[in-house]
Amino acid sequence: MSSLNLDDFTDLIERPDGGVRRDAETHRERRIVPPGSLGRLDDLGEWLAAAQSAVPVRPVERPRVVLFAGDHGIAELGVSARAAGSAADLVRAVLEGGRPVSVLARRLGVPVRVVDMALDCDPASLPEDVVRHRVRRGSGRIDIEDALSPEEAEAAFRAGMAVADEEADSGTDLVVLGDVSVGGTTAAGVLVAALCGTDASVVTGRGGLAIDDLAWMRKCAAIRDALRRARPVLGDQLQLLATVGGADLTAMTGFLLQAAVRKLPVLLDGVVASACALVGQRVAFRAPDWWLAAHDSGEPGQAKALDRMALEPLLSHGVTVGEGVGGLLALPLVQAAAALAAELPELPEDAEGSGDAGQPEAEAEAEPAQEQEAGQAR
Ligand SMILES: O=C(O)c1ccc[n+]([C@@H]2O[C@H](COP(=O)([O-])O)[C@@H](O)[C@H]2O)c1
Ligand SMILES: Cc1cc2nc[nH]c2cc1C
Repeated sequence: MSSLNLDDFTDLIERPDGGVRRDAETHRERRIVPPGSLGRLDDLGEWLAAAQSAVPVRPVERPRVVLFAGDHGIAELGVSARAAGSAADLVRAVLEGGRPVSVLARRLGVPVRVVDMALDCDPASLPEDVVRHRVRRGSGRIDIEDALSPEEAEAAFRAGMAVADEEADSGTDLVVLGDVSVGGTTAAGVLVAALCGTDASVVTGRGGLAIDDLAWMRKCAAIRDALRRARPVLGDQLQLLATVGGADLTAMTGFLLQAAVRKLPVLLDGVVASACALVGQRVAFRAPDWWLAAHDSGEPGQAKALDRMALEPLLSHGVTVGEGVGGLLALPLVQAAAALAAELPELPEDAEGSGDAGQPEAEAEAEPAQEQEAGQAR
């Protein structure tokens, strides 16, 4: 196997089509509704049009939830409200239909794919439909040891890329990316703090089931210790993921970058996906153009990561359950934006500039252009 060079992503990832985006804006200005009256849904529709390279934008008809699953050794320190090594229970519940993501996916008719990257269980005890890419049983305890060996990290990253290729090849038109983990938010906190140059307390949140003050202090100390191990490898993103990320987060980063190569738009769920996206941005600065932030979960590390990527969350409902739920909540909004962008009629030619669609032309053009630049400059 040829060795993996993450620098290649810089050239492989293109920008969403700017010309198409301008066409979509022109179409928007001619519609029967007053300019601005659909708020951010217009931006969303145009972003999707550019990602698809299609005006009018196509409806999102084949979305999927992709969840990367793994246990984290750091959970042994009592940084999670869940028992260390119990992520497999969650995976079973997701696929048996008993988790929040299962309920929403059923209601919306969206298939859910779960990928085992580092669950700490007998593989035979997992439901058959779990995608098998396990590189080890539980990622290492990142406060004192590397999460992964270099070989495991490369295998995990490639597995994530392979899943992105499978999705793109099978006609998936948007992916909700999430995780099912125990201890994953601690690893995510380390990545965000390391890449943003902040200290542990700034990124330490309360995790899936809110942890108490003592557990919060243990989590903060664990992040602090792992950060010390992360700083020397900040320049090499694969090594950073091997040192403090873990198998699931490494695969998610590979997934995100390859999805961007394949022009497959991704809705980021929660803090873990956002932390991986931040690593991805370090690898290829254009990559975040292909991603949407589904929601603000309330985790401080997530807000920090999204801010760095200039991604504005679509929703904010205090949803901290992870497992793609925030992404599925935002999906209907994306679908609504696509429908409004594609299906609202245009005014007749001679009505342009009059009636309730009237707006000084300069103004209509200046606004989206500025926004796009702001998004790209960061
Ligand atoms: O999405 C978030 O911001 C979020 C915040 C807290 C917890 N979670 C989810 O909760 C799960 C357990 O996380 P942890 O680190 O508290 O063991 C994991 O699957 C996370 O995705 C997710
Ligand atoms: C909706 C939207 C999503 C984005 N993702 C990256 N840049 C973006 C800009 C907009 C406007």
